[in-house]
Amino acid sequence: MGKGIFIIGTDTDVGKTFITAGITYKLIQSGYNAISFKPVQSGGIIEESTNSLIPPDIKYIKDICNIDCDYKKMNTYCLKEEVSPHLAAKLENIAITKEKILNQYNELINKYDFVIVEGAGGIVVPLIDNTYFVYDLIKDLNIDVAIVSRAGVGTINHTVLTNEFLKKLNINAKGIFINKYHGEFYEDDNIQVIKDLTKIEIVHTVGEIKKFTIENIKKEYEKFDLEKLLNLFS
Ligand SMILES: Nc1ncnc2c1ncn2[C@@H]1O[C@H](COP(=O)(O)OP(=O)(O)OP(=O)(O)O)[C@@H](O)[C@H]1O
Ligand SMILES: C[C@H](N)[C@H](N)CCCCCC(=O)O
Ligand SMILES: [Mg+2]
Repeated sequence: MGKGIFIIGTDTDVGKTFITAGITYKLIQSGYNAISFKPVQSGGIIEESTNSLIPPDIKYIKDICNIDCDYKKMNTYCLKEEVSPHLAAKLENIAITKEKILNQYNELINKYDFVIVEGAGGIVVPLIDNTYFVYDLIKDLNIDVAIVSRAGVGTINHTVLTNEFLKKLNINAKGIFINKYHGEFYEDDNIQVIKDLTKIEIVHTVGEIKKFTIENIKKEYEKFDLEKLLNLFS
């Protein structure tokens, strides 16, 4: 049985997919059998060659990591509207069930050394109306958690709130990834305050890539400290 890591963000758009891809990339490069999993994607895109709805987060990861696996194995629900998953599902008359997600995760965890799971938005995002949230899924998966936070102004509040919420549920995040760092003095202070307040290890700090090319992205991913990651998530 493999090891799962759930990547939660302090918000949508903070870089969960970017970091999930980086971890998966580095693991694969180092010889591990790793895969990523996006249980619920809202804002699916049409793949021209097949004219089918596909999850863009998984497309990015498959492309960067060169993963040859069916979208349907790496994603349970792919919804059209780019809104909260519970609403996107309702608009399409799709009934999300946790059993389907858990079964799919179990299949992956039995096959791979590592399954890097990407949430949707932040921790309190509803997947099923007002009854099932991203944090419920984390509980059901019984999985380690890493937080992705922005480096810039606003991140102290978002990161500490996310962690306090997790703590209330007895979920101890094991690491934080700081994303889109520009080397500004206030970002360094943000990182220090986050460390002091959460007492969680910063796994890695990633700069904002100006020229977002595959080559530059891979260069950034190669800098990920795999040893630190494996120590924290052992
Ligand atoms: N370090 C970075 N440098 C440059 N661009 C980045 C970086 N990290 C993320 N991005 C870009 O920022 C945007 C948001 O990142 P990403 O898609 O990973 O966010 P997300 O948290 O996964 O969002 P969602 O909640 O929609 O899943 C994307 O366009 C991505 O390419
Ligand atoms: C559509 C977006 N990119 C994400 N996939 C879903 C974000 C849901 C956010 C819900 C909320 O917190 O208001
Ligand atoms: Mg994403």
